[in-house]
Amino acid sequence: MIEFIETTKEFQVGTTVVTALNHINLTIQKGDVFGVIGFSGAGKSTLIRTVNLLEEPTSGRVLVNGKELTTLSKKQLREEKKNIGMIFQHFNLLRSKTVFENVAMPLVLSGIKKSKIEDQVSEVLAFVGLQDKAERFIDELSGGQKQRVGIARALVTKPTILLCDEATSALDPQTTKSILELLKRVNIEYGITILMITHEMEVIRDICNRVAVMENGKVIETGNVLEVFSSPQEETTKNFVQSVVRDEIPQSVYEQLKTIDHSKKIYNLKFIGVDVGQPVVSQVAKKFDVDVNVLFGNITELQGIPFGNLIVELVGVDKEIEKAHQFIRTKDIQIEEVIAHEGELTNHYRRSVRHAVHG
Ligand SMILES: Nc1ncnc2c1ncn2[C@@H]1O[C@H](COP(=O)(O)OP(=O)(O)OP(=O)(O)O)[C@@H](O)[C@H]1O
Repeated sequence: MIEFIETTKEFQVGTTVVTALNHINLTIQKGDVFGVIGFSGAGKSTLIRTVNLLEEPTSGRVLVNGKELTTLSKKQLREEKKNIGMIFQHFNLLRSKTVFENVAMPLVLSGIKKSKIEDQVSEVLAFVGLQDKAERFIDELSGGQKQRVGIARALVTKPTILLCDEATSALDPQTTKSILELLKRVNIEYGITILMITHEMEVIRDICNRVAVMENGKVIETGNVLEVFSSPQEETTKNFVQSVVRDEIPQSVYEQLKTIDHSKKIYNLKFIGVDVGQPVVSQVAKKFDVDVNVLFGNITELQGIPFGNLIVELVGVDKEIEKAHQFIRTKDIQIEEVIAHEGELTNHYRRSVRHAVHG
């Protein structure tokens, strides 16, 4: 549906050349909500702007529904652009016009009949929940309402693709949630493919099914959101994932390890796409002669699938702990023993280890 093939974009700044996009290869499939994340200056805006030719690639190609827009005539290009809606961080609305007039603008510019314009505008305003605000001016609206107007304007030409350029970055967390929910409906109810750029991993977690991470004009990692969140490969990706899924083991858990007690073991149970509702913990306690203490838990949801970890202490004899361990594995839950490494040990613990080892 959208294909970047060796897409490169250079900007001449004085005597230097800035490479904003460096041989990007990426495919966004029909129906995706595809998120591109990266720090400021990574090249995200330039990338999204090449899709509707707000920026023309210096070399390489961008195919939209199989067509390379740079090869089309002006008339063909105008038609193709109706297929691509776009929303912006700062909304880009006309303040001197009403909500209705803003949303109607793309249709007026295409010379559509007035009665048809009224029908189409009413339909999209109802979809974004602003039918009662049609005659209001933009300045009378909240940030979230302005972005709803932006979404309605983008939808009014019935596009197949929606580009979102940091669409929630200017909004508070609650409003961000409601706009993301609306975008999800755009994807599901209208079947529109969404390409969004963001620097917030929460946005990726909440609505994307696929993600690409950009750095210095390159895509450094890409994949299904669940895969990338559960096993990020690159340092930058790990940092983004950590910003929303804090799965590092808290210091308090390492403190527990100070007591050298061989009847206790601490495990990190990782739930990736398994039903965390299943009573694994209570089953372990019932089936085996072990006590289970939950020390820490952090379960979130990715595309409706539970994801996260639970740190538990198993207390019992080795044989029973081993049986419990095996049982948990059969539940498709990743389980690993928590063992403190040098850096995580306090001086006190290091001393007690030395005593234990050296008698
Ligand atoms: N019109 C331009 N002229 C010159 N350099 C540009 C232009 N647009 C972008 N750049 C440069 O290209 C690089 C990528 O910028 P881009 O805006 O695409 O990154 P970004 O990831 O979207 O960052 P931000 O979130 O800060 O916008 C940066 O070094 C930027 O300075």
